[in-house]
Amino acid sequence: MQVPLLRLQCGVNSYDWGKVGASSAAAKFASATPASDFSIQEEKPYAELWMGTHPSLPSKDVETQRSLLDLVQDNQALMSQEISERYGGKLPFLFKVLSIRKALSIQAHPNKKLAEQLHAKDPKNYPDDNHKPEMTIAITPFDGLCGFRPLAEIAHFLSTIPSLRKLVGEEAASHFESTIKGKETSDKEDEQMAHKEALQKAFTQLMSSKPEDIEAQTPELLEQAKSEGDAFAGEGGPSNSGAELSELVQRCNSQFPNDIGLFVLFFLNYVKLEVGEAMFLQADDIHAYMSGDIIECMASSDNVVRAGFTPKFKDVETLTSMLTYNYAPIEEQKMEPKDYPYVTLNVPAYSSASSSILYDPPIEEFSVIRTALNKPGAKATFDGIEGPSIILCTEGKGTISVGPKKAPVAPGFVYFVGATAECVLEAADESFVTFKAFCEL
Ligand SMILES: NNC(=O)[C@@H](O)[C@H](O)[C@H](O)COP(=O)(O)O
Ligand SMILES: [Zn+2]
Repeated sequence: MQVPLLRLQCGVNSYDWGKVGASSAAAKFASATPASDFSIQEEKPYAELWMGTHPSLPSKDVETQRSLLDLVQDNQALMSQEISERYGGKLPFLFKVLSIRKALSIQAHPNKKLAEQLHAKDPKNYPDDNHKPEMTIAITPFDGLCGFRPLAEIAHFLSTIPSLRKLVGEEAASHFESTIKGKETSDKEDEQMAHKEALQKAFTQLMSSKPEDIEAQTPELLEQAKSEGDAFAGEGGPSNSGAELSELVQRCNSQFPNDIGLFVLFFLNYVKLEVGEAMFLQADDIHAYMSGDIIECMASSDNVVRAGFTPKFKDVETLTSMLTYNYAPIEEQKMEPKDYPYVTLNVPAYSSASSSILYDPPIEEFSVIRTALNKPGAKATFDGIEGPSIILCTEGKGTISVGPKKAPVAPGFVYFVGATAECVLEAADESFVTFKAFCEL
């Protein structure tokens, strides 16, 4: 059988929020692999590099120019029989690089049952029937919105931002306040249910605001943000400073003027990730990414339910009814990377710390290992696993070996490694960073 090591040619899309030209990591990485139909246009935004078998932007084997989907369906051993059968011959995960210049939509991804309903009803806007839990790892500093804030923070903003309260409406705002008062951190199930119901009522009111009402309230919000500075919104509340929120409101308004998203900022956690930090989003968790370059891995789906910060199709009714309305401090959303026992680092003595860390979300479709080799000659040996892997290099040069086959690796190079194959990465540079997405049952 052919050595299960394939160099992939991956597609990049041009959503409006992508970074422009060669400043986009997605474009830079895509251009690292020869492709007759791709060259970077300096004025064009490049948002996402897709690595996988999803039909919206399928990856190809450079050598044969056949799609990865064809290859893994022709030879089930490449993914392993069990995974191939369980996932209908498709790769269980979709691996991406996002390069974000301005806010992505306020969105959530449907759970499996809802995805099947949406796809059946509206295949144009919901292109497949799969759920899309996703994990994000920062490769530059990143910021975004993720999950509902702790309840006391939302109440704080409802009492310090009059324009927000007006759009939520007095009835829903005071119902929310009276429901949670004195029990904001209760862990009693019945109280938490009541909290989520009051949160859903207030959030749905906000999201159902008429465009003319949003337009009427935005100047007051901007005026308060600009004039109060540090003191904005009662000095920002426990998680963010007034200055930070003031900058955020003004930045978002410059990107999406008079958008309901400006008010959603006060319902959702504003989170910053440093390089190497990660967070995981279950299906039905609300989020909106705002800036930075990230690695993303997700179940293989392109289903996005949007409600703000976007020119694309919005489905407010579906979004406000599908959400989990989980609320928690952002620290609970961040992932704790772990050591990964199935990789051996052999590093020349006295070299600065090379590392290999595992990001392992609570779902079976994927995990990701970030490996940084910091000395020429340093090696990482990955034991063969009963499942497929895709390896992307984001920094430095080196080589990849599977059996007798040895191939070059540089930023943007993407390789598929088949099941059971042991794979060795060797650094040729001081800093050689790769990400390996894989599925093993
Ligand atoms: N959170 N990240 C994702 O879900 C990405 O994989 C999606 O492809 C983008 O969110 C799509 O965003 P727009 O619909 O263009 O606003
Ligand atoms: Zn998303």
